[in-house]
Amino acid sequence: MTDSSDDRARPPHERHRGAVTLRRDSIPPSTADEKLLDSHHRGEWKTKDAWRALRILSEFVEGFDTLADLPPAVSVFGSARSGPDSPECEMAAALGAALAEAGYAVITGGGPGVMEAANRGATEAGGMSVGLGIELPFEQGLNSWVDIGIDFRYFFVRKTMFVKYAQAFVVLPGGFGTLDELFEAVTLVQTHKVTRFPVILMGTEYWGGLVDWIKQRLLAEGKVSQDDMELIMLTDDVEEAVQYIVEADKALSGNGNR
Ligand SMILES: C/C(=C\CNc1ncnc2c1ncn2[C@@H]1O[C@H](COP(=O)(O)O)[C@@H](O)[C@H]1O)CO
Repeated sequence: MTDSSDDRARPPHERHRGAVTLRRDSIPPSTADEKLLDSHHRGEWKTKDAWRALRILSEFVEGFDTLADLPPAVSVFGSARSGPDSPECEMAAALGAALAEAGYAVITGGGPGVMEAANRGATEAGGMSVGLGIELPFEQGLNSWVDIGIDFRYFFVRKTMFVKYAQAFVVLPGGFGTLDELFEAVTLVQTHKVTRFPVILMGTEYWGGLVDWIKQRLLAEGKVSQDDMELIMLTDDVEEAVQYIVEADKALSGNGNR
């Protein structure tokens, strides 16, 4: 496919694979994650997976090296599809600002919607704004409020960074991606894979039904315990969320965890 000169004047659609930027005809139909995880690519297991392991390792090195000097941080999750004037984006911007004012860096997936609003809030309040992007067939690149950005090929490497460098998780309204991030965090805390840290759901109207269902079904049937229910805080109040993070952080660092 060739571009007209008009098309070339516009920023081209691009795909990021770690340090590599691909544009136009160089954008492949599949992502690195798809090739690694999809059993239809089993023909490549013998020839390619050992090399992929080195690429995966290099993503860990890049992430660890770039993020090691971050101040205490909070990972903020939420919909890639919310409009900038939506209530959740307004809440995310206020949250990003309040976290920055409390001295926390804000880490998001670096995408549009709620992620962008949280990055914007943090940047405008003079805080550090981090975006951990992921190669997706429909990605839009890192939002322009990200000050430190890393583009990952592999979802699981990126997820390690969200957990390792955060003192807390805050989850705003979102879809499957957001639910995945919420339940991964809660499971890690529940199974003591990470130090107990706050997992906060923001948006009582949005999340209330899910929390009720967890109580009425999972708790009632013994699939989770009352203690597990306490792993999640539900609020609409930005100040309350930040206060909860600050206090949990103090309690944990008092135990010699920092
Ligand atoms: C859907 C569109 C762009 C997608 N771009 C994304 N960039 C970065 N991170 C993303 C993206 N999409 C999902 N994520 C991650 O999942 C969470 C949001 O997913 P949801 O399904 O929208 O809830 C988010 O926290 C990211 O970490 C074009 O609009």
